[in-house]
Amino acid sequence: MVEQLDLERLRGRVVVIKFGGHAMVNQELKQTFAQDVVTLRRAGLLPVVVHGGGPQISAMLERLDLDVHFEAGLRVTTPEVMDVVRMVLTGRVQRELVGLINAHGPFAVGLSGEDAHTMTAVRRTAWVNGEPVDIGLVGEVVDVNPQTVRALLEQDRVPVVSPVARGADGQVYNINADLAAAALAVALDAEKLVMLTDVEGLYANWPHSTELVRRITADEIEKLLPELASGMLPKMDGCLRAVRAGVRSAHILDGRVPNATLRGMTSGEAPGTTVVPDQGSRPE
Ligand SMILES: Nc1ncnc2c1ncn2[C@@H]1O[C@H](COP(=O)(O)OP(=O)(O)O)[C@@H](O)[C@H]1O
Ligand SMILES: CC(=O)N[C@@H](CCC(=O)OP(=O)(O)O)C(=O)O
Repeated sequence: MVEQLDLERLRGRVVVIKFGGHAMVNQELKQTFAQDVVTLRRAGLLPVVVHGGGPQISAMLERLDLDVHFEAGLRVTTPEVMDVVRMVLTGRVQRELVGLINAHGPFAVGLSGEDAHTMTAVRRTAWVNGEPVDIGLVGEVVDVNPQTVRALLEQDRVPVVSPVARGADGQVYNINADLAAAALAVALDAEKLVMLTDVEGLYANWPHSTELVRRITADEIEKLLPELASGMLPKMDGCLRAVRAGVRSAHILDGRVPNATLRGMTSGEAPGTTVVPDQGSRPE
């Protein structure tokens, strides 16, 4: 594996790594994720972590006897649910990842998209069968101010960002972590956006087959989006937005495989699904 790594080319470049809640399967995987992030930082890359936590939020809601309900891959978020989302993401999942990374040195600093107006959102609806559906306090990121994240990178830190954002009116919104990661990757002019999840990548014709799509262009994703379901929908939407807005490549990787993060930093085709801009859409 080591000889395929492309760390030299990526020195000084931002790589945004989205660590999905479904990939946080056990302690060992979380520890190797933290180790990989530190390896990237020590090799001179500028990793930025955006974490998920969907299953962790759902588990807490169930403990509190609150509804767990998704529409088009997005959680229906009442004000009560929003409190739990914020608490679990910023108070629990983010803290745990910060702690695991900092076991290697004083690298990680956790922040929420709310902090210093890093992410500003507006309320959004979900689209189900062509109809808009009210999903409560779910936001779409409309502005990213990357100054705080950049300042942390300049201080050799690893920002660990929770997908919660503030509206211009002060309302706090729940943001899908894939879309938060994509928005941040664009604002930071990232070289790569890597999403770690609990499948090998995008499967063609899911759930009827697990035939892996190795490489896909933005145009191809656009055509595919109406057919996609559940968690893969915001993931591919995020990849599409990222590569269309200048991120060189986006990758969906199996976070259950140890060292998946490092394996995403290859010169050739990474494992999983690689999303590339449309041919001719950007000068090399
Ligand atoms: N075409 C597809 N290919 C692969 N997985 C898919 C597809 N469509 C839906 N999925 C689902 O998306 C899930 C990953 O998204 P999600 O559950 O949101 O994970 P994460 O917490 O990593 O963001 C997979 O476990 C799978 O059930
Ligand atoms: C609006 C919305 O759906 N927000 C997500 C935020 C966490 C997330 O995206 O976590 P994963 O990456 O682990 O799925 C949620 O409430 O589950």
